[in-house]
Amino acid sequence: MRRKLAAGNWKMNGTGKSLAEVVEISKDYMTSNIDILICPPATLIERMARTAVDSAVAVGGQDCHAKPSGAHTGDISAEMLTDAGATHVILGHSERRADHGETDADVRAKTQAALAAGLVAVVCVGETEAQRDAGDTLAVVGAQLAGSLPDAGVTGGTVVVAYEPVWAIGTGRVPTLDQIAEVHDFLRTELVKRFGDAGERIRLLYGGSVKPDNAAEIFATSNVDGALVGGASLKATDFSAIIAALEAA
Ligand SMILES: O=C(CO)COP(=O)(O)O
Repeated sequence: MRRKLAAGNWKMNGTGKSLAEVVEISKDYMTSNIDILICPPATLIERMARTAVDSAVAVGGQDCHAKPSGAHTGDISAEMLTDAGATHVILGHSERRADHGETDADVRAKTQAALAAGLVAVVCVGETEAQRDAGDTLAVVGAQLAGSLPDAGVTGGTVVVAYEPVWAIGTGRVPTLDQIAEVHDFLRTELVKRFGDAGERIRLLYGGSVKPDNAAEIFATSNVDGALVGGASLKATDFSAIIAALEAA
């Protein structure tokens, strides 16, 4: 059995005031039968980790550098995330791939760095609308998956894969459940081909316009082990509703 994971990605949103939302969620979920994760901007990691201490809420980063330290102004290493209280890190999000030109090779190097620092890597893949329209979805996500994961150290406990169609992010548009199942079943097959039993244990999250009102049906879909939630993770009431839907799934 794969343990379910409800993950929130705050992106470039949130200041100290926003920690009030985490106080709420931590109160609601002192314990849970699923894993709960919030990835705030780096400036909030340490405070959020303190806020969520003794609750079921884990804290993660949204990116890390591939090197442990050095002359890389503005960057943050995996070790620094761990030091600040993070246990997870999102890597290869489509916004980083687009805004910062991150390639699969970059994501793979970052994933290696995250694993070396003891962080769980949440590695993102997903097609653009043009790629879907061209019938290339499985080829695109398959290539991203192959290129973004290292050969060593990948287990159900160290890596999570998130499928986030770019056209569904922040748009209110969601693939059909059949489309989600098709991609998640494909990713599962690819993971098992490459990693054997470990590939069976790697959690697969869906991300892209997950809201309280569509969460339950998405969570009932084949090979969906949870969600990576953007906008709806910023409000405690919305994110709690999504957590509750996953607990009940
Ligand atoms: O990109 C996402 C999470 O990483 C999804 O964002 P939205 O839930 O706002 O569509």
